[in-house]
Amino acid sequence: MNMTVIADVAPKVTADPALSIRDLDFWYGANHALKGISLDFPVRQVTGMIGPSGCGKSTLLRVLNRMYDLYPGQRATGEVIFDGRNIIAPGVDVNVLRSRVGMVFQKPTPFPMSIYDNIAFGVRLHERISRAEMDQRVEDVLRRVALWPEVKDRLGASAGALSGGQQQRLCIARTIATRPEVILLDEPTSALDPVSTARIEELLDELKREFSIAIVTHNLQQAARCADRVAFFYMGRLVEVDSADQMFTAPREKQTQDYITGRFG
Ligand SMILES: Nc1ncnc2c1ncn2[C@@H]1O[C@H](COP(=O)(O)OP(=O)(O)OP(=O)(O)O)[C@@H](O)[C@H]1O
Repeated sequence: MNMTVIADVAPKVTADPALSIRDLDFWYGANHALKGISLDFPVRQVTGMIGPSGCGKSTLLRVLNRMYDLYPGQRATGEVIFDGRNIIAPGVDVNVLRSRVGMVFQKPTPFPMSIYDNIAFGVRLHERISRAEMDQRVEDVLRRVALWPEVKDRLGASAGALSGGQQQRLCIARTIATRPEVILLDEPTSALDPVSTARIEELLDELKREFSIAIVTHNLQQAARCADRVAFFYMGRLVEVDSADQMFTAPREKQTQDYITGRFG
């Protein structure tokens, strides 16, 4: 486990899940986008987040690694406990946090640099390792995302020359290269073709042996295939969370049932 300290001032409490949200509220200025969310993300499980457009799924992911920090007028209250500390409290080193709670976006966003440097860049920010160790790290993560055979002879080439699916796998490789505990994925396959989507889904199954994963998806089949637990959101509130089996066969709430049967959203 990466032992870098993310905060010295927030009080230490005990937490078993990888991430634990308690009574979270979030505002974009006057827009109250998340209301009283409490949700645990169990260790080495995939938690799927579903719900109609605008219900707050992406906002919740942005809170979990403090992406909103850069924007004045956006604020969160409540607690997000990670490694025993409330990461939305003041005093958290967000750069360290983001290396431990990594984010993969909807659109593949490789840096405008080589395939090798896309991975080495984030590692260099947080660790001093030799060139040989870096070479090994790059190879390891590219193997993990099944990209190594396709790129091993052109590591110095621009990442922008890769296909969309390859770029997204590179972005996942870049995220796991800093050895995070948690990976957040915001609709990671919505810009990809079915074959690339299937490869990313297989990859998630593999990655959850080591990482705790939160994935936002509009694709209910994807949530059913990939997630161990599924959380359904509606208008800024968490309606219910349960095992994927339970959610897709016998949800407790009528709103969930209406959504998964396609009555709205
Ligand atoms: N930058 C912003 N400024 C103001 N309001 C915002 C901003 N981003 C999102 N919102 C609002 O916050 C609410 C939640 O949006 P969010 O993008 O989290 O929903 P979502 O469930 O991820 O939607 P989608 O499935 O369409 O991506 C919506 O009412 C949205 O209009």
